[in-house]
Amino acid sequence: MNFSPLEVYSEIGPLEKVLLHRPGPELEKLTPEMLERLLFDDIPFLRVARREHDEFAGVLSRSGVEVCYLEQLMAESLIDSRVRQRFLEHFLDEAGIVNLSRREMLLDFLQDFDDLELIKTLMAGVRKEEIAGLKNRSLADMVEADHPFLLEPMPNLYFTRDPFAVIGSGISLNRMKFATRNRETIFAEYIFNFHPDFRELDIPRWYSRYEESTLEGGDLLVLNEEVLAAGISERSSPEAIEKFSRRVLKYERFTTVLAFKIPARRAFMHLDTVFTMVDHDIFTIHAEIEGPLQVYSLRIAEDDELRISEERAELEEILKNYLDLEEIKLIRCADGDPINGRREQWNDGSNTLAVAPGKVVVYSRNYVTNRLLKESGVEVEVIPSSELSRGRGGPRCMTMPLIRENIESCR
Ligand SMILES: NC(=[NH2+])NCCC[C@H](N)C(=O)O
Repeated sequence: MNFSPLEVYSEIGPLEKVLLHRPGPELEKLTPEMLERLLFDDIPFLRVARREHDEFAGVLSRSGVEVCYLEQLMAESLIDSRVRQRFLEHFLDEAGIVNLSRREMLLDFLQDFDDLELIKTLMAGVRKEEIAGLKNRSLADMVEADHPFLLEPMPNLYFTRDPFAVIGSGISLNRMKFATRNRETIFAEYIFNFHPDFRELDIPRWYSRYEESTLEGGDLLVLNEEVLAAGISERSSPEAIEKFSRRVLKYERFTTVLAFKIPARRAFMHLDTVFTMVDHDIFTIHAEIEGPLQVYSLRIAEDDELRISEERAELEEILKNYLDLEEIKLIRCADGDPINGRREQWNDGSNTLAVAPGKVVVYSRNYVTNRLLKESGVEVEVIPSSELSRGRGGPRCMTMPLIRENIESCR
């Protein structure tokens, strides 16, 4: 039996290996009409977004983290022409390219690219005018004539946190809420099925992209070796969280999933936009969700059945109880101020990425919250944030940890 090379048993253990995506031309293909559907609020300036992202990757490398890139892993997963063809057909199916002659023209156009160029092209999207001789013959083509893309761009790829999530030694390969992000999960499917680093290994799957109910990585947190947190949110449904919990609790050493019901609003799309872990006993939180917060615990009982109960205590008490801590500290986004707090939460002020216990990466623009973190003794690595933040995601959203050092053992 070959063991899984993945290992994430906390949110804060020293980060060893992480998956990123450097923003690419997909961002420059956004137009105002497409923003809402493609889940953006503005069009980032690509050159600056890349510079900011490179600084982010630099901070991670200097902290001793091995950084790998999605397009690279995906290209390395196209191990032979059969896999490449199968992947392409799959991708075009899900992109809705059903018209046979268009499909052939597109396949023809893509065939000359090497594997890495192919992946980058699919990520960036393909405009109709790139395909020589493309004509609008069918009724559908004519009706869609004004739409410039044959393949739409995938601007959310730099939020590697969401399409799949490493939990323990396995992955949750997610079913996304919105169509534009579901194509992102095809990459994860091929990486874990075919990449030479993974294909021979037994990597457990806690969820599948073919499920009906939706679950996204921003809603999954590993609080410690025993306790997970899940957000019941705009993106992740209670049905999905229950299914996920049944699997992960049976086959991993985790004993409990704490499900947090947060308001289904764009600003709070995932749990990690309002709640992240900074140290063993320090968390960020956005004050607006504290009042309405309902928390449920899911555990496997002795009869092997899942037991679900509503927790009645305040969040602090629940966390102290389940994490076995005497005290915990909640750092409110901009101290709960009704203006600063909302502005900084909107720009991911409570979306911190821990690279080690008590050491987090944050966006420069959230200076009120960042000051509070420092005042609590947290080490803060500040990265520039003018453009990256326009996609509505922060340092945690932009990373998928593959390996974190285990901290429970060295505590
Ligand atoms: N883990 C996160 N909070 N991810 C943020 C993703 C933002 C992205 N534009 C979306 O709406 O899907």
